[in-house]
Amino acid sequence: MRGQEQTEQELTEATPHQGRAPRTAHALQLRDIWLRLGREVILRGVTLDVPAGQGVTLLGENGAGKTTLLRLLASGLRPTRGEGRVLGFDLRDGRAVRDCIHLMPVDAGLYPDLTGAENLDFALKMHGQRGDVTGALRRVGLERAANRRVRFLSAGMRKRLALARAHLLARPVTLVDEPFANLDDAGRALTLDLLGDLSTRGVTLVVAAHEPHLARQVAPRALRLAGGKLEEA
Ligand SMILES: Nc1ncnc2c1ncn2[C@@H]1O[C@H](COP(=O)(O)OP(=O)(O)OP(=O)(O)O)[C@@H](O)[C@H]1O
Repeated sequence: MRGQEQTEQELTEATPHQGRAPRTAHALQLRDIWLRLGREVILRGVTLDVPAGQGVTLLGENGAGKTTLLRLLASGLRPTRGEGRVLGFDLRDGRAVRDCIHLMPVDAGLYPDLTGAENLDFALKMHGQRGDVTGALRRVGLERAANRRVRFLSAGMRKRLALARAHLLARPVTLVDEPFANLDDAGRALTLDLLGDLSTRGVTLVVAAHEPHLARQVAPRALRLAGGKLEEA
């Protein structure tokens, strides 16, 4: 059991920053995070340290709170209690956190009225990045979707497009929610390939999945959410 004193000291060390990431060996740090949504308490004292570059598979039954935890890490939800840091940035500093993180949501989170290529272009622009959009579409077998609006793509094709986007952005912390859902065998192999590539490049991956045998190939450390608590699996 880690002492509260040590915990606070670690967080304090990473406190000051003037626009730059504080120096920290941890990509993710959560301390006694509680989160209530409506009447339900979803997270009950979650504490977590993820070293930079480590891959984490997040397991848990339907409704356990995996998506909620990912949203919190991406600063899309504020903890009711407790504190956390992403690459040293306080979770409350939403802008700084969103700048170094990418969340691939379970529904892919694409713009339905933009084409496949436009979605990727837009994501790159939002992060001030450049990238090979044509090559990314080719890599996921979606060359023909380049000029098709996303609303006309199948669920699996959207998932492939969202993976292409995550791979193209390669943010230092990449959170992926159910990356294997809606995919055929080739799509699952492709997902492993792309996520594995990100991991090799030093990206810290958190993969929420119901397929531990797949997810752990690219994110070996497994954690399980149950009853609002997070434990090593
Ligand atoms: N906006 C919200 N308001 C209130 N409760 C919510 C909200 N979003 C999610 N919840 C609740 O939070 C709990 C956790 O949901 P979450 O989607 O995080 O689970 P999950 O582990 O990702 O589940 P699954 O494996 O089914 O995707 C559920 O009980 C859900 O009903």
